[in-house]
Amino acid sequence: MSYQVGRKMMEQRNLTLLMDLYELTMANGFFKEAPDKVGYFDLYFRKVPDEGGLVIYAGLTQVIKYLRELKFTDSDIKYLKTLGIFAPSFLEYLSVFDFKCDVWSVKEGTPVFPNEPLITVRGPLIQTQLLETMLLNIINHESLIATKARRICMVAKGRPVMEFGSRRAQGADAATFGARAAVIGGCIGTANVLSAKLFGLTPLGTMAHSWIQSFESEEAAFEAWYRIYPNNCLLLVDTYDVLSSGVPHAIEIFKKLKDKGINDHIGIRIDSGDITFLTKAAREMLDRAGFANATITVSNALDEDVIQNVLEEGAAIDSFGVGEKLITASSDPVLSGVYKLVATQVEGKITPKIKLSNTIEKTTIPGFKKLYRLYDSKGKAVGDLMGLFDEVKLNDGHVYNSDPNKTQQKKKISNFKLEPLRKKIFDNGKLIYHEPTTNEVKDFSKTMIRALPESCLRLKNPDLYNVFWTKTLKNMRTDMIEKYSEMNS
Ligand SMILES: Nc1ncnc2c1ncn2[C@@H]1O[C@H](COP(=O)(O)OP(=O)(O)OP(=O)(O)O)[C@@H](O)[C@H]1O
Ligand SMILES: O=P(O)(O)OC[C@H]1O[C@H](OP(=O)(O)OP(=O)(O)O)[C@H](O)[C@@H]1O
Ligand SMILES: O=C(O)c1cccnc1
Repeated sequence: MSYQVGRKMMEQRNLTLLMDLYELTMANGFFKEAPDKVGYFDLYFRKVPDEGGLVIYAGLTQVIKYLRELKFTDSDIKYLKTLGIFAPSFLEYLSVFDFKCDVWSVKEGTPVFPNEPLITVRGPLIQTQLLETMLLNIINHESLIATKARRICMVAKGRPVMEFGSRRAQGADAATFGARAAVIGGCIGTANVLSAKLFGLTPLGTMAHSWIQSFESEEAAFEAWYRIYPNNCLLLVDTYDVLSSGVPHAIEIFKKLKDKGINDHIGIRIDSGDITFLTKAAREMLDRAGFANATITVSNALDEDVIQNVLEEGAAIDSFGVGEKLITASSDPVLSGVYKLVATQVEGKITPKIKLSNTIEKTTIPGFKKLYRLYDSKGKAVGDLMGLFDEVKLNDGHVYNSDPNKTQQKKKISNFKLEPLRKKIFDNGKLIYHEPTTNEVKDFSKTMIRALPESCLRLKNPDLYNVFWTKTLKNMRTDMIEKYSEMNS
C-alpha cells in the first residue's frame, strides 16, 4: 500500500465496525424479532481506580464524533456478507443506517461516582446495542487517564504538569486522546503535537539527550540551543553529570542571555538521579549565580507517589514532565465501565429490566433514570441523587444510600439545591449539544471538584461520596430482585 493510500485511510478511517461481533449478531436478531422495540442502556462504572474517591468523566467529544460518523460503507457490508450470518434485509438496513437515538450524558470534566448513569442511550434496540463497544472503549480510556492526571496534578500542588507520554502510550489513539484527557485532568499541555493541534491544547517541550550527545560537548549543545531559542531556554542537564557539568554549563548560558537582556523563560530539566538531592543542590547553585528565576523541571517515571514523596522531602521543583505512568495509568490501568440494558419500551410503555448477580454490586440498577447533584446553601455538594425519569417530587425527605453494602441505610436530607448532572446530547439522532473546548472542560472540572467535600478528594482512604437513590428507585429495584429471584428459584 502506498504511503498516500495509507494516509488517506487514516484520515478517513471509519470506526463503525469497531464493535464486538455479538453486537451485530444481536442486532441482526433484534431486527428480526423486535424491530420496533426501544432500548434504554446506561453506561456506568463500579469502582474508582487506585481506590480513589472519584473519577473524572472524559471522552464525550470522541463519543459525539463517533456517533456522528457512524456509517457502514459498501466495503463493510460486503465484508459482513462474507460472514454468512446476517439476513440480507439486516445488511440492507445497515447500508442505509440512520442514527435515531436520544443520548444523555454527564458533562465532560465532571467528577463522577460508581453506579451513576454517565450516559443513557435510548433508541431502536438494534441501534442502541451496536454502540456498546465503542462507547465503553472511549469513556473507559479517557476517563481513566483524566482520573490519573487529576491525582498527579493534585499532589503537584499548583506546579504545572506537562504530559510527556506519547512514546510509551499503547498506540496512537491512546497517546492522542490520552493527552487530551490528561489536560482535562489538570495537565497544562502536552508534548503531543497532533493532540495539541486537534484539541487546541498547549504544545510543550524541552530537548532530548540526543541534542546534547550530538555535539562535541555539553557547552556546545547548550550554546547552539540558546542561539536558536533565546526566548525559551530550558536546558537538559543530566546527560553527563547534573551538578558538576549540566548546571554550571546552563548557568554560563543564562549569563549570556542576561547580557542580552533576556532573563525569563530560562531553566533546567533533570531526568535522572535522586530528584530531591539534585533539585535542592541545583536550586542553590542557580540562586547563588543570580538566577532565582530559572525554573527546575523534573521528569523520569514520575507518578503521584514519587511527586508527593519528593515534595515532602523539600525538593525544589517548579514543574513536572510526566509520561508513561500517566498515559498508561499504570498503577491501575482499567476503568471497568459497563453498558447495560436498563429498560425496554414497546408502544410507549417503558418496562424496567434488571440483571441479577450473586453480588449486589453487580446487580444492575433498572429503569430510565435521571441524575442530580445536591448543593447546600454554601454551594458545597452534599451528594448526588438518582431517581426515575418521571419522578416529579424527587425528595420526600427520605433517600437511600447507594453503597451496595448499605442499601438499607436511609437518610433525610433537606435544604439543598438540585442541579441536573446530565444534558441531552442527541435528539432522535441529531446533535443538539454545543461542545465546550478542552480547556473549558478543564476549568469546568476544577470548579466541579472544588465544590466536592474535601474528604472525598484524598488520594488514600477517601470518604465515600454520597450517591442517594429515591425511595421509588430503591423500592423498584428491591421488588425486581425479589421477583426475578423467585422466578428462577
Ligand atoms: N527522592 C526520591 N524519592 C522517591 N523517588 C525518587 C526520588 N528521586 C528519584 N525518584 C524516582 O526513582 C525512580 C528511579 O530513579 P533513577 O534515577 O534511579 O532512574 P533511572 O531510570 O534508573 O535513571 P537513568 O535515567 O539514569 O537510567 C524514578 O521513578 C524516579 O522518579
Ligand atoms: O519517564 P516518563 O514519565 O515516561 O517521561 C518521559 C520520559 O521520556 C524521555 O525519556 P526517554 O524516552 O528519552 O528515555 P529514558 O527513559 O532513558 O529517560 C524523557 O526524558 C522522560 O524521562
Ligand atoms: O519535551 C520534553 O522534554 C519531552 C517530551 C517527551 C518526552 N520526554 C521529554
